[in-house]
Amino acid sequence: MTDVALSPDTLDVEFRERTEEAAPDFPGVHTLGVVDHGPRPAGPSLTRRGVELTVPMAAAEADGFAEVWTTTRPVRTGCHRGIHYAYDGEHLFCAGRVPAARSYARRTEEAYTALLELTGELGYHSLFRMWNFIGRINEDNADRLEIYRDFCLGRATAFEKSRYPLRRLSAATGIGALGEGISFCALSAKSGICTPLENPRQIAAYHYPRRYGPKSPSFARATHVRHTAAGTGTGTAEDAPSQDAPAHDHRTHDRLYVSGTASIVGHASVHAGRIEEQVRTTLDNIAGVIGDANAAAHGLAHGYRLTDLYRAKVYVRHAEHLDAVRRLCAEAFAPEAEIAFLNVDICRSDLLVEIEGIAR
Ligand SMILES: C=C(O[C@@H]1C=C(C(=O)O)C=C[C@H]1O)C(=O)O
Repeated sequence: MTDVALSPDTLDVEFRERTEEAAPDFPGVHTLGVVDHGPRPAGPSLTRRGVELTVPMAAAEADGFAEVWTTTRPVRTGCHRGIHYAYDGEHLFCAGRVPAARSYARRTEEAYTALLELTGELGYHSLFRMWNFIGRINEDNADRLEIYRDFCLGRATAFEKSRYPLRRLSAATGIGALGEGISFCALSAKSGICTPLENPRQIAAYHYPRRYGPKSPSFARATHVRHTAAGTGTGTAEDAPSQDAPAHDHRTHDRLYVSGTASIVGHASVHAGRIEEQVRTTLDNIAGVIGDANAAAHGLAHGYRLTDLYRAKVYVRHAEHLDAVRRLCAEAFAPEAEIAFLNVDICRSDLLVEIEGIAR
């Protein structure tokens, strides 16, 4: 721990109590963004904690937690067409919200187009992680299209029109939220080296067949990021505003951001109605995407094991399955891993559980 405190990673994330002040734990740590998992949606807004977004994911005030993204570099903030953002010269955290509507595709397209414009204009070209918190995810919109599919249509259209190559899509989560409307946030890097990974056990989500909706989901199974502290010389004075950042700081650290993963093999959901089997298949899928063989196939120096996941979020559709899921996760992950459990819906109505995480 001392080691970490003396040399904090450039970008880091931790789970905190919702009520806890996100004051820096030690000098030189700044907050880029806070994703507050609470009972009601709020924001995004700009505060002294960077961008704050409250996503409605917890049934009661006491059940929630805050995911806090910190950086060792000073932070600047701004807003572009409804997308609130904070950046540190190397990482960009941004968030937006599409309010309750009769259908979501057009507004989602507008919001993602604004997000992609922003990453381009600020020069944070490498999206490496996206989250989408979707109210009434398995219900139909006013045109009888499932809201998840409605959302996927708008998001895919934004990527297509922005000529974003499918093979550069990043890790993502598209998960149910309480209430209505869609909240989203994303992280993008300036000079960090980002490698999207696919899973040999699964068809790329962006190639799912048409039966799952008019446009396939736009995401990769994981993104490996070699984070750099000070960039590689592409940062300008304007967006490297740091008097207190070390002048020649070329530290790097690697992270593997794993997408929300469920009991899907090929493109099909498997083990409908069976929670334990779904958890095991989900864990096998994660092990497959992060493991040595798949890492090597993507040109990475080494892979990871389930015990290398140090933060994970586990989404469970039915509250009565929580105990079983907790038990299976405790068996699979390292004892010191921080794992948050949320009782929300999943993108396909036959999926009971979904797990995402970060490995180091
Ligand atoms: C579970 C899956 O997809 C979910 C939906 C995602 C999205 O639409 O962004 C990303 C990951 C998962 O949260 C899957 O297709 O395997």
